[in-house]
Parts: sequence; C-alpha cells; structure tokens
Amino acid sequence: MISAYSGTAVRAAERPLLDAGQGAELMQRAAHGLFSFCAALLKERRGRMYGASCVVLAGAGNNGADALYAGARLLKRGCATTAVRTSSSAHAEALSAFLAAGGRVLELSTDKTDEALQLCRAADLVLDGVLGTGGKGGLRGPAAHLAALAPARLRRGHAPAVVACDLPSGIDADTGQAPGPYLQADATVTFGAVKTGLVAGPGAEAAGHIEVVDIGITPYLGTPAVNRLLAPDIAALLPRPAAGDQKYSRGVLGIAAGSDTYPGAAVLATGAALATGTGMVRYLGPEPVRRLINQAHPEAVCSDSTVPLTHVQAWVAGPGAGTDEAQRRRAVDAMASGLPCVIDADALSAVEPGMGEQVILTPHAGELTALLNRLGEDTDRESIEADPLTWVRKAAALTGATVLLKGWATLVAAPGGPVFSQADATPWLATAGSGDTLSGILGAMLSTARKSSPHPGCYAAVAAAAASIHGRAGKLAAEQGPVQPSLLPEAIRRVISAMEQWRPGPGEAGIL
Ligand SMILES: NC(=O)C1=CN([C@@H]2O[C@H](COP(=O)(O)OP(=O)(O)OC[C@H]3O[C@@H](n4cnc5c(N)ncnc54)[C@H](O)[C@@H]3O)[C@@H](O)[C@H]2O)[C@@H](O)CC1
Ligand SMILES: [K+]
Repeated sequence: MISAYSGTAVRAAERPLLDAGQGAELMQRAAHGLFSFCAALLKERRGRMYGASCVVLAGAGNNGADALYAGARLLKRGCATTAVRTSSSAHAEALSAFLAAGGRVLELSTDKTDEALQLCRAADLVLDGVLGTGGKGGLRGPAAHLAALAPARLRRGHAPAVVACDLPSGIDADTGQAPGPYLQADATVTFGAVKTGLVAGPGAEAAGHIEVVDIGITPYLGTPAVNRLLAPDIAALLPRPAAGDQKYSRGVLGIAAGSDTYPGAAVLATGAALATGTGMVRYLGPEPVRRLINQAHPEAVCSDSTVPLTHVQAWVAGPGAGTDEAQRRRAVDAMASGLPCVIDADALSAVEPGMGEQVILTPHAGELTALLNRLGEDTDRESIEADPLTWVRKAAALTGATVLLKGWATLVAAPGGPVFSQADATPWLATAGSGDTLSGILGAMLSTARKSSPHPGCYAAVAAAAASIHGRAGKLAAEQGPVQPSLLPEAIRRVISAMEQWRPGPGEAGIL
C-alpha cells in the first residue's frame, strides 16, 4: 500500500530533524535520490549518461536547491546542464555547487521564455524545481508563462523527459489543486513520503510515475491522509471459494437496476458481477429487463420481488433505473436494509443524511454536485473537479455513507475514516455503461466479503479495490481497441485471475 501525507504533515515531520541541524543532510539525501532516478532514466533512454543535455528549472527555495544539487551531480557525470532560474534569489550553496560543477545559468524573464523553452525542447531531461511544498497559490510571473506554453512546446515530436522535484510546480501539495498553469511531469521524485497532492485532483495526473526517496523522516510521520492499494492489498480483499462452499455460503448479490427506458445498465452490472465472482445474482426489475438478463446471463435468478422479501448479502441499486418507481423503492429499501449496498446513478437522488458507511455511493463529479446541492452545499462541478479530495470527504461526512468519486484518480472516502485514491484506469473507460460495470464488480465483492466484524473504513477499502480492478480491466480491454463495457467481463475475469499471484499466503495478514 502507498501512504500519502499532506505537504503540511511532511514539513512537520521534517521539523525535528531540521531543529537538530540535519537540514543540509536531508537535502543531500533528497538530491542524491533525485539524481539517481534521473541517471537511471537517462541510461534507459539514451544507453548512457555522458553527453546528455539537461535543464534544471530552479526556484528560490529548497526545492530549487534540491534540483540544483542534482544538476551538479549530473554535470559531474558528463551531462551538459543549464539552470533556468525562475527567481532572482536562490539557495546560495546549491547555486555555488552547480556553478562549480560547470553549470550554465539563464535568468528567466518574460522575454526569455522562448529561449528557455527551446533549451528544454532540445534537452533529454528537464528537472522541475521551481516550487515544492513551500509553494503558495500556484506559479506566478515568467514561470507561470513558461508552464502555460510548455504543453504545446514540449509535448510534440522529440519530447524531453520531465521529472518533477518533490511535486510538479504549480500543484498544491495538500490538495492536488492547480490554481493556475503547472508543469506536467512524466515522473515525480518525492522526498520523505508521497504528498496527498500527488494522488488527488489535477496533481494526480500531473505527477506521472511516483518515486519516493527515503530521507529518514518516516518515524515522524503520523497517520496517512490518503492510501493507495497495490496488487497484494487487492488480492487480500478478493475472497476465494473454499472446499466446503456452496452458492449461498459464498454470498448472494441482489441487483435492482435497469428500467424499461434503460435496460442495458442492468445487463452490464450483472455481467460484471458474475465475472468478478459471487455465489448468485438475484435480479429484481421489470419483465422486459428480466428477459434480456436471462438471455445474456442465464445463471442470474430474476424476479419482480421486493428488497425485504429477497435474501441476499449485498445490493446494487440505481444503474439505469431512470424514473422507475419500483426501482426507486428498492434503492430506498436497500439503503435501509443495513446490508452493504452500492448506490449508483439514478438511486443517488434518494440518498439522505444518516446513511451508514456500508452504503457506498458511486457518483461522478456531476452526480456528486447534484447530491451536494440537494443537501444544501453551494458547489459546482468545476469546484469538485478542481479539489475532489475536499469534496469527497465532505460528501462522506454529510451523508454518513462511504463515497466513491469517479475520476482519473478515483477517490473513496469513509465518513471520518480513511481516504483511498486509485489511479489504475484508462481514459478509454470514459464511456457509457462503464459505471454500471463498476457497480457490478463492487457489488460482487461486497456480497462475498467475509468479515465477521467490519471495522471503520473496510467498505472504503473494498470500494477502492473494486475501482482498481475496474481500471485494470479497462486497460487490458483497451489493448484490443476502444473499450466496450459489454465486453469488459472477459477482462475482469483475467484481472481477477492474475490477482491470484499476489494473494497473501496462509498466516499472512491482509489489510482488513
Ligand atoms: N524541509 C526539509 O527538510 C527538506 C526540504 N526539501 C525540499 O524543500 C522543499 C520545500 O522548500 P521551501 O520551503 O524552501 O519551499 P519551496 O522551495 O517550495 O518554495 C519556497 C520559495 O518560493 C517562494 N514562493 C512561494 N510560493 C510561490 C509562488 N507561488 N510563486 C513564486 N514563488 C513562490 C517563497 O517565497 C520561497 O522563496 C520541498 O518541496 C523539498 O523539495 C528537501 O530538500 C528535503 C528536506
Ligand atoms: K517542483
């Protein structure tokens, strides 16, 4: 599992070591880690480091200093390196070290932006050390101008590798917000711990690959603010049927989805649930949809019964329900049942405050806007997309439910509990029907989860794992071309099967 901490928390963790006079040593560890990553990257791209050309974008603070020290090391290994200084002040020792190693300097001003961009474009590597955890309010002045032009100028044809020092400049280290232009990185080498700004909002996309350099502050870090599940954590959450199991002991999932107007959503959710693995799917809905489900998935047991009369271990309600009154009633009953339930799409309009965390809401930003507005919060879609971490937490606190907010990085917040961020998906999954398959995966996982005593945040963990499986399946399916949700079950099955290699051995604890 990857644990992320706010920039503020990481700075607080550094404090005892800074007070003990170890600041210079921490900086050298950071610079060395950054250099090592860049060295490996240059060797991979060019076969050798000698003769590579690099640009260090260096701001006034310690972030610029880390990058200048790494630049000095690159110079010593034969890389022609220029520092583009974005501020007239700089860390004096780091700049001296850079100059002593033979580095060139360009002072950035608005009329030098073109020259700086040409240098970057001709380089093999651009090291972004403009702002780190001390940055406030996004990039300003010539650095903002350069960042605004960078996507068009650096991302076409021969493109340099952009490596962010600690975090992409212009991204807020606590929230991942981008108040203005920022520098998109291919990779971020971050010091001490992953910052929450690298796993949420625009920052999650801006960071690219994340590499952590241990600088010795781990003992001073408290509880992580955001977690990211990795394959072994996900494998530990996937129950495997045991020898004595039968369909009922494995778990039964109830699905109240689809309507005369939108029958397909129910077929997709059912297909994804069956591919994930569950003892049985009981489908409740109108007759034409039942007929379709039985044609596509003969193993599903279909009826027009009610939630209280249907014996299951978990529910999915909402996908394709439209304005169907009976489906709305089933969603309300599922939420009141005390059983784990996935509340998606049209069923979100029935959510009220006071849910339990076993109720998992799965909105996209537009649906979350509508939900929050209805509950009295003054927000809009742009605000939620700009700062999803804040809003997903607020939604969980307001409703008492676990909230899964879909996005490039999907965030899951338990009320008062942990937050998870999963960035395993592909933009090819942004297509109608994709969300219905996520509901099915999550529903199946909830129906078969074997928890004798659920603890706070466990539903958020299962939801994060489902988001990851959905994303991984999408990526796998995208290898064959544009993703078609009705064909996703085959990829889901392959992802679940591949997870077996990560399953913890007997006696090894999973994360729950
Ligand atoms: N504190 C520590 O112990 C360590 C810090 N490290 C590095 O230090 C960084 C933090 O350094 P700093 O606290 O010096 O902060 P930064 O280097 O992020 O930036 C602070 C400087 O930028 C200016 N500034 C702030 N916001 C600005 C904006 N929007 N536009 C232009 N200038 C702005 C400030 O006035 C200050 O001069 C970390 O990100 C990390 O890279 C590492 O060296 C590891 C050790
Ligand atoms: K930076």
